[in-house]
Amino acid sequence: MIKYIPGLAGVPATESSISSIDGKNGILTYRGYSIEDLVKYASFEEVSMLLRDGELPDKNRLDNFKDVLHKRYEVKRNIHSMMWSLPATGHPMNVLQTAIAAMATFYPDAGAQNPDSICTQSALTKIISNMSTLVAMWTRISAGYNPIPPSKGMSYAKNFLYMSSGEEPDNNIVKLFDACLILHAEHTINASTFSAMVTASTLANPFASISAAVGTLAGSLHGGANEDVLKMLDEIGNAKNARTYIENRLKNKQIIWGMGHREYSVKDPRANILQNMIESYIKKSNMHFSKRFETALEVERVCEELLSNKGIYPNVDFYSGIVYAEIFKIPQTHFTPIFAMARSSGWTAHWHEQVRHNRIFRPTQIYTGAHFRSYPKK
Ligand SMILES: CC(=O)SCCNC(=O)CCNC(=O)[C@H](O)C(C)(C)COP(=O)(O)OP(=O)(O)OC[C@H]1O[C@@H](n2cnc3c(N)ncnc32)[C@H](O)[C@@H]1OP(=O)(O)O
Ligand SMILES: O=C([O-])CC(=O)C(=O)O
Repeated sequence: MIKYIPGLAGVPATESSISSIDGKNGILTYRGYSIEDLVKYASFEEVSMLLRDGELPDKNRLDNFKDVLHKRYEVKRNIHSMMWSLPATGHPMNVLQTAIAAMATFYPDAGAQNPDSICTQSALTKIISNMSTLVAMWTRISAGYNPIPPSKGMSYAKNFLYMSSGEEPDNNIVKLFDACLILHAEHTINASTFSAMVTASTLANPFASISAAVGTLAGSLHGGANEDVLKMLDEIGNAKNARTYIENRLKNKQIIWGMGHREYSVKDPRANILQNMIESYIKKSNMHFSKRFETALEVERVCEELLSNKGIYPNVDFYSGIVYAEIFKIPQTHFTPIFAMARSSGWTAHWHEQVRHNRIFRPTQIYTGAHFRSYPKK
């Protein structure tokens, strides 16, 4: 008898050597390297190569990859014009998904049948590069300004901040933003990666797969939760209101944004790193904890009391929005697109792994409808 498992919880749907999670002990590794070490010692570019190739690059290969990423920042003119034709109020995730899907029209030869061809490999790098340009461009275009072209010699993290604001960011800020990108780059077979893999398994092109992943990441139960967390914290207003707010939500069977994870029964290691990041930034800048951050700390305390029996703790989305808003001054609608930018390195690595060992995803179902009904005769 086939057993239906809602949400495929605990059902292995692939074999992968890209990343691994120990959810009981809060450990995340990319290709065997701990996330803590990667954040401390590596750059986002290095991590992207690690995810793609399985090994850390030497200096020459890394420099070459940075150069290639830089050459691929340019967004096609037609896609640029298309972005001006979209409503300025459009959510950046919808714009990003549309633009990535549209890129396929320029690369008809990039495909799953030739995963190692120069054309396909260059399309995969183009996706990682263009993610950053597209998100930064929409910040400008949606406000009625012309995009700022990329600047040669800047890292991926620095260039994104530069293209978004027009100002060259301080190196300490760049290091923190780079760490955020590393933390979001990969997370085994999560919903958006699975979505990319299902699309890839039909031998669809990489742009179709990654645009499907962007659409999937946007949902509130997945990457979109980082935006909902900020809305929730602002709705709570201050730490004193947190307990009543959380208790009311739980009484009404509503979820708490940024809490809980299918894979972790302890606090997500990335939430610890992000929380430490904002605490040490505030300390170094001689500032006080903001009302929002105090509220978040109190929400975490109350949730620990009320939800830890279910293994519900902060996930990566809980503190990331506060970090983006308070350290980098990034608007809320851009939180999930930044997640997508970072995750494009994981998605493209999985796309490649999938098509090289491909079998189409085609699960089965348990039919619960009616059988053999007679069509009513008139
Ligand atoms: C990058 C990311 O995608 S990280 C996740 C981002 N998403 C969020 O932050 C949204 C809030 N969290 C959630 O909705 C869930 O925890 C998910 C979607 C992340 C995981 O869902 P699942 O693994 O299917 O857990 P499920 O929904 O079965 O929850 C198990 C139990 O914990 C409860 N629970 C899970 N998350 C929460 C939460 N955030 N708030 C309150 N209760 C929760 C459920 O109500 C359920 O309780 P029950 O057993 O009494 O019915
Ligand atoms: O793994 C998941 O289910 C969600 C995810 O992408 C992450 O936490 O980064």
